[in-house]
Amino acid sequence: MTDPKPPAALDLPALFETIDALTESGKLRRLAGAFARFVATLGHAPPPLLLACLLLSELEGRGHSCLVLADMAGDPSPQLGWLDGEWAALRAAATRAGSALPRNVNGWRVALQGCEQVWPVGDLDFNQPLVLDGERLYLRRYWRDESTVAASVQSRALAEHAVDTAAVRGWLDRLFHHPVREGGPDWQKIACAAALRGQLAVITGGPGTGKTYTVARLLALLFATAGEGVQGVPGVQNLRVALAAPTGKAAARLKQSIDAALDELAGKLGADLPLRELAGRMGGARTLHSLLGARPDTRSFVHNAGNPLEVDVLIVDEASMVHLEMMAALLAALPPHARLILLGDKDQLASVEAGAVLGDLCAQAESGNYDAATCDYVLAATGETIPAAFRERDGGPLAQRIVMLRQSRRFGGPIGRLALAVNRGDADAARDVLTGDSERKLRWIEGARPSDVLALAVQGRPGAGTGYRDYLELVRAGPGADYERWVRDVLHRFEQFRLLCAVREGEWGVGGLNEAIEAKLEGAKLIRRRGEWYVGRPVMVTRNDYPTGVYNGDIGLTLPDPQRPDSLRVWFPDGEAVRSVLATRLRNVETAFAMTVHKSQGSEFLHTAMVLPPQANAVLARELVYTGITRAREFFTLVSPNAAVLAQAIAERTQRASGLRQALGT
Ligand SMILES: Nc1ncnc2c1ncn2[C@@H]1O[C@H](COP(=O)(O)OP(=O)(O)OP(=O)(O)O)[C@@H](O)[C@H]1O
Repeated sequence: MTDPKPPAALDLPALFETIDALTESGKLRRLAGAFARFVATLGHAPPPLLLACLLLSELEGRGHSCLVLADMAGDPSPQLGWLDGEWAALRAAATRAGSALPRNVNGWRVALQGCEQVWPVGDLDFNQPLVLDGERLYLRRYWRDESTVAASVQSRALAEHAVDTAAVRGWLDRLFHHPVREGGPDWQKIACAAALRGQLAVITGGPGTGKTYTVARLLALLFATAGEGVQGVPGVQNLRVALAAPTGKAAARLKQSIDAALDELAGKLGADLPLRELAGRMGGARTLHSLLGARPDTRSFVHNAGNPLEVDVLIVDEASMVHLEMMAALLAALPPHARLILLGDKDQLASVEAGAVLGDLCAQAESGNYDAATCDYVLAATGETIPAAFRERDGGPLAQRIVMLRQSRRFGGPIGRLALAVNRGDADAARDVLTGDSERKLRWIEGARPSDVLALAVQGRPGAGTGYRDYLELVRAGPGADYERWVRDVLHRFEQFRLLCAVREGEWGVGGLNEAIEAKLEGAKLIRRRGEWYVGRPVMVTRNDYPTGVYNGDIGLTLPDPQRPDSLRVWFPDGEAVRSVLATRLRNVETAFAMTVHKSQGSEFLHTAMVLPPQANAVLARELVYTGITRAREFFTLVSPNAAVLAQAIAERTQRASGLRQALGT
């Protein structure tokens, strides 16, 4: 690409030389420099604008929705993981190019709002690619998405349904028959009542706190209180409920759990509510892409504001994985009368793509902030008293729609204690739990060598399963008479163990470890590689592929085609069933013995092993460690070549730049 022609007074090629050097050394992605060059072609482009564009694009690649001017006025190096004076080099290059960088936020705002490529919100809009909203600079697309989400969440949070509290209380007492174990109010009941009252409900909580348990009861409650319906308001017989999640796997899990819970409730409620029949009409759970009707090769969906979804109630699980653009598309496509119920763990890693919508919505969830009207309503509808610590006279409308579940039913043991210690940022407590676990649910391989990871991957660890050897031995044994059953068993065994990495690159990253594990398994005669595809190869899909019906994040196993033993098919779990695609038709896949913690969201494994890199880096933070630990159902192994990195990671928090918290007052 040739450099844009600089205005006479500016020496932009010199600035781009510095930018290119940083790109070459891996400190900036190529797109960031290319975007700055593109902006320079659109008009007079002083160095402050170009550096703002450079960082805006770089940060977008790291999940931020905008650039906060205060970061530019200070030093953005910590956010970027720059340790070697990169920012000082860019500042100096800007000065040499003809214009020193502003010294404070106001200076930055003045510098940017004078540029023809920037639209300062409120001025005449000429469709410029950059938007300056107060003290934040956006790519126009993200500003639009954030505005859509903020406006839609606000109006949904304000909407209020009339509720017959006596009837609701009667139903809730029947639906929740287990006493709360650790004292305190029954937040699950409160979540149901709060959701019934509003057009938006957010139910957040750690693993095993009963989000699915609660939402199944909420559905029963919605059916039970829907009545016959009046004009414009659907009755129980035609209430359209949709279930969705960001990935196919999470969608399948949601459907299974809700079906099981509704089935159990149907037995308890008997003829008082035809729950089986009502639930039977619900249909399957879908990925958000499929629900909205993704169109290949475009960002637009079949369903949008002009062609809304045909639903009255939409339940979205694993909402922490929903990125800003998807949330905006979803909210735009949701008819105004429909209820939206978001479920997710606010403390998990945010979406891979830009935005941290659930985290932003739930920024105050710990403290509740319920106003007097909510407390009165909750008391009438549930009999529960919200404790003083969670009351707030001026809690905003959104706070009234959010309930955090606080008691884990599944995670009381050492894994739960470890997750809690990490979440509170207490590295000493985390170390104590890891090293003092007499139940042997946890193990920490400190000062690990690569051979330790390989041994773990192949053999597992005593008392915690056998690593990848187990499923590969079943693969080697062959299908026997019932091919499909064998496939299901192989997939099931593969799900028992997983190696998660914090990083992609290097010896301790996904790439290096996948190669090393393949070589080790081949040495142990558990696989026989013949080029890229071989029997037993686990793969993860890295891009949605509509013709074959596989989606980003789907994981499958390569097995011989039962019809044509010479060719290979990749089998994917599909709820209780399985489905397959010819291996050679899958173009965007990577080997998945080791995968990133990011990609493991929405999954759980009997034994999860997490590998940390030898040095701290920008992605290594508390949310990542917490997400990795909470992928373990029974056993968790931490592998770290450098023991200090755990404490460093726990001390770091991922804070994604966005304007959503400010817009929503959270
Ligand atoms: N109030 C309750 N009484 C009895 N059992 C409960 C209650 N709440 C949850 N459980 C049980 O605890 C387990 C975990 O609940 P559930 O799967 O709903 O949690 P979750 O928050 O959705 O977990 P995850 O985030 O891992 O999906 C389930 O077996 C569920 O049946």
